[in-house]
Amino acid sequence: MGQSQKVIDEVMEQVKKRDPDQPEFHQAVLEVLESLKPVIEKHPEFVEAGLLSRIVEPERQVIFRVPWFDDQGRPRMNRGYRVHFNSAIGPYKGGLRYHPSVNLGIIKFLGFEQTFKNSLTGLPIGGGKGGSDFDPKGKSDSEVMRFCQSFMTELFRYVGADIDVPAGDIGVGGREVGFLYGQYKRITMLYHGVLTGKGISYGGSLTRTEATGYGLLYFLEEMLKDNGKNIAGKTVVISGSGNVAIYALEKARQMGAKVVAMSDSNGYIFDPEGIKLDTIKRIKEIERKRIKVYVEEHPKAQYYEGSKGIWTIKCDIALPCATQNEIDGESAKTLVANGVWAVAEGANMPSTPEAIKTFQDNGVLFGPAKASNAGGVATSALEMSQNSMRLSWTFEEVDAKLKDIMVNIYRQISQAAREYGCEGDLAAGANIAGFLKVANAMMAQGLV
Ligand SMILES: NC(=O)C1=CN([C@@H]2O[C@H](COP(=O)(O)OP(=O)(O)OC[C@H]3O[C@@H](n4cnc5c(N)ncnc54)[C@H](O)[C@@H]3O)[C@@H](O)[C@H]2O)C=CC1
Ligand SMILES: O=C(O)CCC(=O)C(=O)O
Repeated sequence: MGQSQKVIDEVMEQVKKRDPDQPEFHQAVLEVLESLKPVIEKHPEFVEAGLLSRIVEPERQVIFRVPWFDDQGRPRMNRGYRVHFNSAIGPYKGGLRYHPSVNLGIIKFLGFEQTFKNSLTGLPIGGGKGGSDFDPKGKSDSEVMRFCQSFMTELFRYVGADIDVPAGDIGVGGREVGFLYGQYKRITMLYHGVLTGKGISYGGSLTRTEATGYGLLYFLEEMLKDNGKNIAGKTVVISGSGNVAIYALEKARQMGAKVVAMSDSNGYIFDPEGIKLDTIKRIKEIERKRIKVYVEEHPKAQYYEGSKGIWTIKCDIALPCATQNEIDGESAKTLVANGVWAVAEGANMPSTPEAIKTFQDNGVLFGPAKASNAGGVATSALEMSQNSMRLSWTFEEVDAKLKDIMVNIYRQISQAAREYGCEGDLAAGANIAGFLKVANAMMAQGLV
């Protein structure tokens, strides 16, 4: 592997030199490149074509000013981003994140991951991501609307049903997608599938709301089945309490598991009797309150300040569904010491490299984000198909397709891991399988 290590070092050096201040992007790129060693050895043509240094560079990055008025009539300003990472296999596709931590490096890491995730779905979608450092927390609906309208007033130039199709991510859900879609339509007069995650009455797909969380559980079920285990009766911890976490909770309960802990960015709740889905949905989806109010209604549950403490709760299965790098090496060791035997990632890059190593060294079944959370974007692609056909499928039809896609992703990545000499390493399998499809398409398209 000496030659492949040299190639990786050279690419990494370029990446860091160009953008030294993007640690999350460096982390995501290094993780993929490290897994590609056997691919680089087997396919010297990729290196000769300079493909690795091209695949780590976005095709285009847009940064724009987003001015808006708050409810007091004061002018405010945020920064907007859209990164067109890779269009080798289809139009750019990926969510928009509104969170104060957003910067170009974070959007690039998400767009890079999205490229390979989208490839794994088997559907014709390229990779993109965008967002803003706008914080929707504590803002009124009118403020959020004015922000979304201003954001789209610039973004509309770079998106389109066959160009780039954004969707939700942290801080962007159905409300925001509705405001963004309304403004796109006012500006362009086009009624087409430029965004996914739309409301059902205006072109949204049934099951998209549930898709990432449900897909995560379908993936987990397949991974456990392949290892002679199952979910029923197991104790589960899910971090976060947003879109992904809530529908992971719903499906985990339907599969017979007991979910005992969930969190938000302030702290976590522990309910030994199992978290009540209806309460969480109401607090988070309707009232938009902090998770600590859960214990006011359920006195047997406890609330603890600090979100990281959730990983000290004893469980069989951990599903990180909040944000990047939320499980570090120390938390991973605690989880292992407490007997965790399966981890599947709902969030994007929630485990640090040290955490992943700890899980793998201790025989914990590990489902990597690119594969295990791909159900959301896969269902977005099904929404795009329905929009193009001007048809709507039933909940059951979409759910069945989602399940098939997740099972196929599991089989595809475990097969890739076997084929490239790292059997059982699903993180490597996901990187290899996701990469190969994009790389072959880029090779066929010339120096792009
Ligand atoms: N919405 C989707 O379809 C998809 C989302 N993802 C990823 O899943 C993760 C969650 O996204 P959504 O549920 O859509 O966002 P959301 O905005 O609906 O929920 C995010 C949740 O995470 C919590 N959170 C944020 N930082 C936290 C921290 N440091 N510790 C604990 N909790 C924290 C928030 O309080 C909130 O409950 C993100 O990593 C996102 O990129 C991945 C695939 C698809
Ligand atoms: O549905 C989509 O296009 C976006 C999903 C997403 O942002 C993700 O997979 O991380």
